[in-house]
Amino acid sequence: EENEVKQALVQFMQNLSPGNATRDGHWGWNMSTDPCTSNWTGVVCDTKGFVRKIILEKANLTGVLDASSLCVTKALIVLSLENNNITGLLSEDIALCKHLTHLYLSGNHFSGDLPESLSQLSNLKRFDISNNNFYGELPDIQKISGLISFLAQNNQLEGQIPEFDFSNLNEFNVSNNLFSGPIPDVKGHFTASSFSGNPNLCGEPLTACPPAPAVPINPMKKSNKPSSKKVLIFSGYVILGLVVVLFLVCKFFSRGKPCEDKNQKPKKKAVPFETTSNIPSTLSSSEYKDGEGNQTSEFSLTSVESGVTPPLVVLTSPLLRGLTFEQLLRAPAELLGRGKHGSLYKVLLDGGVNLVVKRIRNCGISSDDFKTRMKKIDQVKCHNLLPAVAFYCSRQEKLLVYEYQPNGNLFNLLHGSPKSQIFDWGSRLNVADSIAKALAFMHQELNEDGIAHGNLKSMNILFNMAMEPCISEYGVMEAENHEQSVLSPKNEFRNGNANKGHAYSTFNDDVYAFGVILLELLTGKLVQKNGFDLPSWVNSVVKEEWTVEVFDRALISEGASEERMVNLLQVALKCINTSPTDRPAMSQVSLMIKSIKEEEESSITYDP
Ligand SMILES: Nc1ncnc2c1ncn2[C@@H]1O[C@H](COP(=O)(O)OP(=O)(O)OP(=O)(O)O)[C@@H](O)[C@H]1O
Repeated sequence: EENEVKQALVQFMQNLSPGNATRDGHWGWNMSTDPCTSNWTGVVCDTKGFVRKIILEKANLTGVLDASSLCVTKALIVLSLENNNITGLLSEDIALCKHLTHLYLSGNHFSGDLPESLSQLSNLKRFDISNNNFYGELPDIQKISGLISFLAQNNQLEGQIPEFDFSNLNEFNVSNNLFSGPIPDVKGHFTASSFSGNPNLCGEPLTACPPAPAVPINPMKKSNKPSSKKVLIFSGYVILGLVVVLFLVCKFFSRGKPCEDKNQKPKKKAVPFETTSNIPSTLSSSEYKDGEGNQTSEFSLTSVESGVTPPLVVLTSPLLRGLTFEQLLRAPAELLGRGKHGSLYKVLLDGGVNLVVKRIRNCGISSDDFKTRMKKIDQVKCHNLLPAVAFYCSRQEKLLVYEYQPNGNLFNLLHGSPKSQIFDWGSRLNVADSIAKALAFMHQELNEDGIAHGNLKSMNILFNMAMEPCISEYGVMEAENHEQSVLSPKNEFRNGNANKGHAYSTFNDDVYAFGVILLELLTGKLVQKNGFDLPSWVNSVVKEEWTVEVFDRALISEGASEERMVNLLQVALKCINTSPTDRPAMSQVSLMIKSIKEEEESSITYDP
């Protein structure tokens, strides 16, 4: 049987990579070596010698996907062929790989209809076919109950969007296709960006659908699905499509408006870059005093890199599609802050879109790793994580671009003066719960890649338009504290991809940092000030059994439950355990906080 699997895999590769004779000796994928013991490139096996994962991203694969050969490997759970030049169809035979949980095919030239048999992949959790040329209607993939990610943006898929279980999905994107008709109820889980770029699509979170006209027409639709479920494409949708596009354009151009503060000065013009420094720099800022005497900065980003500069990589935002590095450089910008890891600028694009550009200094990550990390992180998004919308990476410069978040950060909410908003116990618990959930999710999804946050702190928890907390700057920094960077047992099992062998920040460090954020939420105190160190102080007070002394006075006077505050404190203390390996995993932390939150909620419901 082993031989049969090997033969099938060799056949699979022959179809996928006709030119593989030119690969070097480490490539494997031939009959004279073994996929597991000879470590064929991209093949990950389990201890019993079964092929479990095939990860061949950016491997210059040019042929077609021979699913019937591939699926002879019955135990396969992960197939990733992202960013190659694979053409042709995804065949019905893919359903023979019935244990598949992760199927990543984005960034290829697949075309044709998606096979109906996809719905038989009942173990599928993540499915990414974005950036291909698939067309036709979606098969009944929404029936797969464990699906948590469905990414199909930038294809030519059409028909109605089926009723996915949106509350179960962490990510969903069908933007830039040809879908039509009303969007099913997404229960507030996804925004317009998941649906935009489909001119005939309507309803929440896009614009409302028009009343159905009397005579339905269906100009170009082929279909083999029950008519009750059919989308009727009305001629009205053509007009609606234009309205939707217009609306999106207007929304796009007015998006920055709510972010502009009331005292906003007239729009600044970018000053041309001038540098007197000998040190090559691609950002320059000139500081000046505004009318009120406040120090502020105006600058333009510009590049002194000679020769061809690499392109700006736009990741998630269809709104930024086509944005170039040069446009970003030319846009007027304002310095928001200079941190340990670089400077941060607010950039105003033509049309009013506000972005934030972080120019990273000394992140300790090579350019290649940086690119790989950014792309990996982009594939794993979740609700309370602020995704980078673009990045730029050359030998001299690393820039990360985020959408501007108008509602400040957790640090300012807790420690800003004067305290502008009441930050009560319930809200603090919600923040802790949301951040723990998001971090646990990211850790789980990026476990094999060993990508932790690396710089988690209350300043990096931003509040979005809906005042929901979002983790920013995930995965950008190398570990600071190498003493804490001993690889955790889990980390040692990274798949053979980008990060192997690097002492990156570990998941344990993030758990510690999260524990410190919990302490800030509970005590309202700064982490460090004039020699004061919050974790040491809390530990010493708790040791003396003056536990209640640690809590923020505002929480005590509000009448917050002491029992639940102590419970949360216990979670925090576990997280800041000085022994990294004794800290709980974020998934455990998240469960503990969830149960405290549930107790809190039931007390509100049932207490008189
Ligand atoms: N996307 C964003 N939208 C709005 N404000 C932001 C955004 N990202 C960061 N900020 C805010 O800009 C300020 C400066 O951020 P920056 O990341 O440079 O600071 P820092 O975290 O102290 O730096 P470092 O991580 O380099 O130590 C902070 O107040 C931060 O909350």
